Amino acid sequence: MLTITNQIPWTAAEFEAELRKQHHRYHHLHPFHQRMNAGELTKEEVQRWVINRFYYQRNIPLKDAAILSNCPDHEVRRHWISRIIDHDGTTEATGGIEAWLKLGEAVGLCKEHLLNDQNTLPGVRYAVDAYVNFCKTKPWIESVASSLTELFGPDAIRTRLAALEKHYLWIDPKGFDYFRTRLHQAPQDARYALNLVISNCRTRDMQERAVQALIFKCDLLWSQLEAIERGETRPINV
Ligand SMILES: O=C(O)c1cc(C(=O)O)c2c(n1)C(=O)C(=O)c1cc(C(=O)O)[nH]c1-2
Repeated sequence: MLTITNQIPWTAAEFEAELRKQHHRYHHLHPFHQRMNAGELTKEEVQRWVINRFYYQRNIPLKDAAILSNCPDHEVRRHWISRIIDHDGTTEATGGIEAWLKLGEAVGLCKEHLLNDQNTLPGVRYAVDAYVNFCKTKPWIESVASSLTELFGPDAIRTRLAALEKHYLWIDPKGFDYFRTRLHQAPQDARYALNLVISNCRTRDMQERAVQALIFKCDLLWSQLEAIERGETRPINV
């Protein structure tokens, strides 16, 4: 963990470089994603990933609403609110959550199965709930900084999409729309969030807190995959 200092602030370029330097912590390097990209996952493992990642997906609007509730700047709120709409949609059958449910169908899982939180692994629940709590309790700009994993997301999603199309021919390709949409949304979201963080974190202390928020988020994504890779270890309750 970095120690908070009262040193002189980084320049904008130095600060951005410190944030980008955290790339090596991102979940694209996790063995589960590496195996996914190499075409080595079984159908059960793909389904496990889709079920459990859904818990992350459905909590993203909640953490964005927490950021809104902590942010006193109406111009930022006016912009940030689009993230909730991206996931929740504006009408039935639109938005990222519905698109993920379609991915579920494409891998052979019904909507009810995904929507039932009982099917979420405890480690995934802990990791995702920690993210929502972080955004409820930390200063809004640190929560914005924690979203900067999206700087690293598009490359990972592009690689994943190509791997899913190439290696997992049993998946209905209609299910991949979620990833195509994110390839368009994530770079815009990341650019806006990066500019906000750079312009609002003016002291070295705030800059280092922003880097720590990003590390926290990388750890959450990593822990989530650790739990998914391990799978269910609880005894079956008969
Ligand atoms: O599939 C992925 O690898 C991945 C990663 C991330 C991320 O880096 O947090 C997000 C997403 N997907 C995603 O779909 C998404 O909507 C999203 C929102 C956020 C966020 O923190 O606000 N991250 C991510």
